[in-house]
Amino acid sequence: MPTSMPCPSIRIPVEQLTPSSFAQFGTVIENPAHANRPPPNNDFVPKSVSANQGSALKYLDVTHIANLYNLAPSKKPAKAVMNMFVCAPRELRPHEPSNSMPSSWGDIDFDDDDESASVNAQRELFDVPILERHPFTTQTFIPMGLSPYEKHTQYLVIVAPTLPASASRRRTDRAPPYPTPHKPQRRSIKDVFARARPSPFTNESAPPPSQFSRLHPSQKPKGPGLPDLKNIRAFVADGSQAVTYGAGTWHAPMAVIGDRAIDFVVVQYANGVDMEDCQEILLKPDARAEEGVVVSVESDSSGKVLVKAGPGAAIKAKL
Ligand SMILES: NC(=O)NC(O)C(=O)O
Repeated sequence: MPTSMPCPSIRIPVEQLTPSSFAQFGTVIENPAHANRPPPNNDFVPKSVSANQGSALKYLDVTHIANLYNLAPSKKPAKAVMNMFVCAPRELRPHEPSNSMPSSWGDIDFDDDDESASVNAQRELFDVPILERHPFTTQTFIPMGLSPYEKHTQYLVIVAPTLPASASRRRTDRAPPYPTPHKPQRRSIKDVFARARPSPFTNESAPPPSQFSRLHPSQKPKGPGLPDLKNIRAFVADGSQAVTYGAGTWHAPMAVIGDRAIDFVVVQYANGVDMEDCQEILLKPDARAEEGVVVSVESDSSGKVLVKAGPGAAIKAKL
């Protein structure tokens, strides 16, 4: 995999982090009873049972954790680890108009007259120079000590889908380590017949389940491709939400917006092999690009980041 990739200028509007808006990238952990969102709210609510002699409500399986290191080339086993990231607020630069293309997500109005910008809103820009992924593990960020009412400290979860491998690789590039299903070394005649469709034994016509088919969609590996920058997205989260990046999901290093650092407990697997634990790619604006990949961050007079695209967007995104 190259260590950098050329990128066009792209501006990304901010969306609200919800389980359904984030589903293709991972899971959002939150108390459904407090998730006070405007309709349509078709979010998945985990099953709950009574616990602790009736004094607690226990939501089951609130996130999906995956350990795919048994498919890593080194075969080095991983262990579950909890790290703490103390993430300082990021520097934003003043908003300026640009001819950047909007990310293909969101209802984006691209001309730049100030009239429809929110009253008293402050518009700033956050540059995204690097993305990373953990191909063999999910990674869960749990903020500690951050009240959801603390309007001037929030965090941005910036994620991109993965391009098909064929669109990502130059002939000279070696594929980075990523999870591939085990192939039996030598197949017996019985195996060959067992996988044939229609099955000579049962007449079954559906293909046999792959090794990944039992995994929750957010746990399934994403493949070896580069990030799909045209479809990169940015979600704003508050202290009532934790987030799990699905295994192999391209994401920006955590971006805190606001007044103070946020302490995150981070839960994942790791085996100590650098290229298997974390793969990074620098985004280098190409020759014609003005600025690269940039999140347009607009906040109200209290410092709360405004949602500008997707469900819950106050007005049309103004980049
Ligand atoms: N997401 C983030 O801030 N950092 C990482 O994923 C990491 O493992 O360094």
